Amino acid sequence: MGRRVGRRGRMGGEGEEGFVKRPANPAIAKTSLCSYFRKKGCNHGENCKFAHGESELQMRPDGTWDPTSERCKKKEETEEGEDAKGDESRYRKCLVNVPMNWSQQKLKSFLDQNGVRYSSAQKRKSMKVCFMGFNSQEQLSKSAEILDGMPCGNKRLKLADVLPRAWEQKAVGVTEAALAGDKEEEDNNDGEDNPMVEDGSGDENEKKTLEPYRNVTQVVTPLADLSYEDQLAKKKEEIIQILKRLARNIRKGCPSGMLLPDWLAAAKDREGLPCEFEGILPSPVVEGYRNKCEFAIGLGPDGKNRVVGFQLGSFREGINAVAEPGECRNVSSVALNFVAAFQTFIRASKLPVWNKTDNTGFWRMLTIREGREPGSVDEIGKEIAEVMLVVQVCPTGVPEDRAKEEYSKMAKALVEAATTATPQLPLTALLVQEHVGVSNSAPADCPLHALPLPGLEEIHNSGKPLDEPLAHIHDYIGTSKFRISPTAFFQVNSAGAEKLYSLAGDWAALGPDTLLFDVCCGTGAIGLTLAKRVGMVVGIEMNASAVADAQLNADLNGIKNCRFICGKAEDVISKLLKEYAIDGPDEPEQTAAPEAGKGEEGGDEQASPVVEGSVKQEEDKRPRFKNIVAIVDPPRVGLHHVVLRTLRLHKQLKRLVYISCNPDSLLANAVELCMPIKEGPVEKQKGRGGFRGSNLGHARRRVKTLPPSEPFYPVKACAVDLFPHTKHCEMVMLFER
Ligand SMILES: C[S@@+](CC[C@H](N)C(=O)[O-])C[C@H]1O[C@@H](n2cnc3c(N)ncnc32)[C@H](O)[C@@H]1O
Repeated sequence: MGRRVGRRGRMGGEGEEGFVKRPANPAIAKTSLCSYFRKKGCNHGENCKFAHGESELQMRPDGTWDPTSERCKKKEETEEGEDAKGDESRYRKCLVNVPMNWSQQKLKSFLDQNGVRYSSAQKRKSMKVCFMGFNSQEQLSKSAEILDGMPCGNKRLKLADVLPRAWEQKAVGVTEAALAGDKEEEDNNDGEDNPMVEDGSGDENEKKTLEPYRNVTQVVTPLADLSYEDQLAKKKEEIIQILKRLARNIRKGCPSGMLLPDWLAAAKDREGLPCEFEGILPSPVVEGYRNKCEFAIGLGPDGKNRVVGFQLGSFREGINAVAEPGECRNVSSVALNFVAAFQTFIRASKLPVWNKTDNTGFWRMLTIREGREPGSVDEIGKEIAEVMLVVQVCPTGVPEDRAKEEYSKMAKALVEAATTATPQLPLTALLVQEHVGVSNSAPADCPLHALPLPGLEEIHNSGKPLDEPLAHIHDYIGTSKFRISPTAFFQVNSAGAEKLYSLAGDWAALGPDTLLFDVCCGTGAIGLTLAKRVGMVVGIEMNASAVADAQLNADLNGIKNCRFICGKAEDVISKLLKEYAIDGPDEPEQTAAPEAGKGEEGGDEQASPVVEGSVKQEEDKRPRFKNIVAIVDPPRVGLHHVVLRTLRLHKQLKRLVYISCNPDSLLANAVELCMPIKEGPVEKQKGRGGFRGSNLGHARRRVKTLPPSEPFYPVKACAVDLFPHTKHCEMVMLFER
């Protein structure tokens, strides 16, 4: 581990969701040519995710060009001329347009039935590209004759070249499947799932010199080389551009013949900004601030040694190697110590580590969550007082006894590491999460088992043994105490979160007659920190254990005026507004379409649309409010359109504070809240109708289906830097009407 482990504490925590463009996404970066544009023209115009012509085409994050582009062909010709590929790669091809739901087995039987001879054929479900190897030029030519242009499903197959990429092939465990870079791979892309990993664009020169990997700090903390002031200036400039995009997009969608709303007309006097921008608030803690880190378990860049750390890029980029996190400035020294101890244990374990290429292995991921001592944000030296370790494993094929034996060895090793360190490391809870899915991001209802921590439990229970091992930790926002369960969301920089929530509270202009809707409330952090300033808080959250935490957190802090509802916001918000508001909305109550979660069965706690009981019985006693304010803090995808519609159509809701970790969804949601609507017949919603445009495009289309309603307007915006050294930050925006 490269970094010296210093005094405990002084470390803090990035929202699951960071605030950054996603250039690693090839669609957004226009790294593929638009096939509609090429054939008969594309009506998505500038909203199209794909490049309209070679001039718009950008290089893929891995340094290659769209295989169908002129650039790629030219590159290939040059490489062929140099005969750099070697025989083997010359007989390798990729077969395009294979049905995505085909397994490798299905592909092989298809090839056999059609008399195709080959040496290897690799296919993964959810990819429309498979990789084939041939023994000779003759075998390849015959296969090409059969396969090229052959109808398959509603498409025609195409045998295309595979582009070897030396810098990747030097790397370990990279299969050609990873080279596909297809959109369909997105679900498996941990680089994007894990906000610790930044974009995969990398540095061009580096690839040219065939460097196999970027450095871990370039991946996880790409701004770390800049001074903190320069980091803030860079983020501020990016947010200005995002805000300008918001104004441009709403102007673009304004119905023709309608006067621009005042705020939009005034944007030109603010250099294109839709509202006042108050700049960026720095994080009170800059080093080791993360209170939650997810460490991959895999092989290091040498392909031999087991490493616990960060993946050096996304699987889609073909990068599978894991690097130690020692140089990453956002990770606390306590976490680094646990990572080192766990790595030593993993290296000695006989069970295999997870291999993303074939989705096999036992040890998958280590999540470290930390809770700090209470205190205000000015006290930056807060000690880490509690630590929860969650080890994700894939139990497939490992007998239960064998796994249990390994768990108790692991607990012993970690307890030893905690108690022998100087100073001792806090260790409060150790859990195992069993997850068999392909992506490391497990659903919230994945089985979790808390393990005993021999020798430490008495410490957590005033000298007495615990009845059950602990399965949570506590952290503080200011002086409010929060219990946090393993799958519950909590802002990863708790000192920064205090600033964020306080700003949101100030802008919400709260008072004793206010009903505050805390939409997507997690463990109740926003509502509970603001509860004293309002008449009542209603929190909505779909993760059942986070809701249980929120209820308990109200008790922990002696707060009585909060109610937390477990359900998807889109399923419950309309009913709740009706219950508490003096006037109802203009429209009949709306809930989300079934596919959006309502009525989903199978015990998935995330999908539960159930409103907390006793709604009916107490209906008459419920207080009713005239002054309703919503603070929304949605996940990366933003708010569901039913929530946006309900908020917009509810006349009593005059003020809305939006906390965002993703500029793209904030922009799209702001369009639905702020776009003016022309009086007249309402367009019928036609579903997606084959429309594959951007989120913004969808938002603009959806606005046209709203009944006439007063739009919100953006009043002011401010960023709060919760993630120093990364490109991410949180953004707060106030909307009023
Ligand atoms: C960015 S977190 C914010 C949590 C909380 N406001 C905080 O600051 O700690 C987003 C939360 O929304 C929840 N969530 C995601 N989709 C939801 C939905 N459709 N309805 C309700 N909650 C949802 C997630 O479980 C997560 O707890």
